[in-house]
Amino acid sequence: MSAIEMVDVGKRYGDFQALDGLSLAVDRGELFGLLGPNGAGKTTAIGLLTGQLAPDEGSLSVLGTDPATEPIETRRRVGIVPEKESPPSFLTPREYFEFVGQVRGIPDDRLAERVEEWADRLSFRDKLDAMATDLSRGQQQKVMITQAFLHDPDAVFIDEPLANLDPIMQERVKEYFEHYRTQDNALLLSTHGIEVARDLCDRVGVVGDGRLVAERRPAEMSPDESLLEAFERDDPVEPPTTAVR
Ligand SMILES: Nc1ncnc2c1ncn2[C@@H]1O[C@H](COP(=O)(O)OP(=O)(O)OP(=O)(O)O)[C@@H](O)[C@H]1O
Repeated sequence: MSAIEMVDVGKRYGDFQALDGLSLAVDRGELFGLLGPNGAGKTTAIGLLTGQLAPDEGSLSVLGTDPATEPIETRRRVGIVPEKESPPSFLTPREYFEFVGQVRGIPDDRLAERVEEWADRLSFRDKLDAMATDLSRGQQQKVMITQAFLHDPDAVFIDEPLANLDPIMQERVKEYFEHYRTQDNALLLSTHGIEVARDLCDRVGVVGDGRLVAERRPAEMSPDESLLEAFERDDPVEPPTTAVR
């Protein structure tokens, strides 16, 4: 079974069908990118996979848990950086990480080690004791990325991971993602960055009208082939063969 799976998933908001038969599968050791136009359903897909939303149809599986019926268990096992989320304004990054450490049961010495490691990786050591509300948008994004990886999860979900980061920080995050992937973990990200998707992802799924309309392996694409063409395609792809019904 894949680390992350969605099979024929449907999700409605009132009368509006946001997802309509979305299927995808991400294996351990894979970095999967969701691309798609505004309103295609990428954030909804991540919300479902992380137990923040309940599906109307279809089945979901994340690290052997069902986010639809065991959302707390799923969230315990994964790291999440939701769209538009910031660290709590009334805490410092260090206090926020201590809170995450307690909720996730990270031993104190391990937490201290991880916080140091990430503060150095993303150059925010000097902001560890500043109020989160006083951090720039990019510094807040660094804190959010850090909290997602603190408990060594086997799968991480990130909406627009590189948004607000300067080019040097983008490179550091990309390097870490690559390392994380090679440790047999699964990473699913959603992005509008066609270049980000092409550079970073093993596989890219294009979502359109609530389903997967194209899938590409950037490594197998010819240099003149653009992901933008896949983005503009509108014939649905078959559900993944590894998916369990
Ligand atoms: N809470 C909600 N209530 C009603 N409709 C919603 C709600 N959340 C999302 N939608 C609708 O569902 C569709 C999918 O939204 P979603 O946020 O998943 O798209 P997205 O691909 O992440 O878009 P973007 O690239 O703009 O972030 C959109 O048409 C949106 O208007």
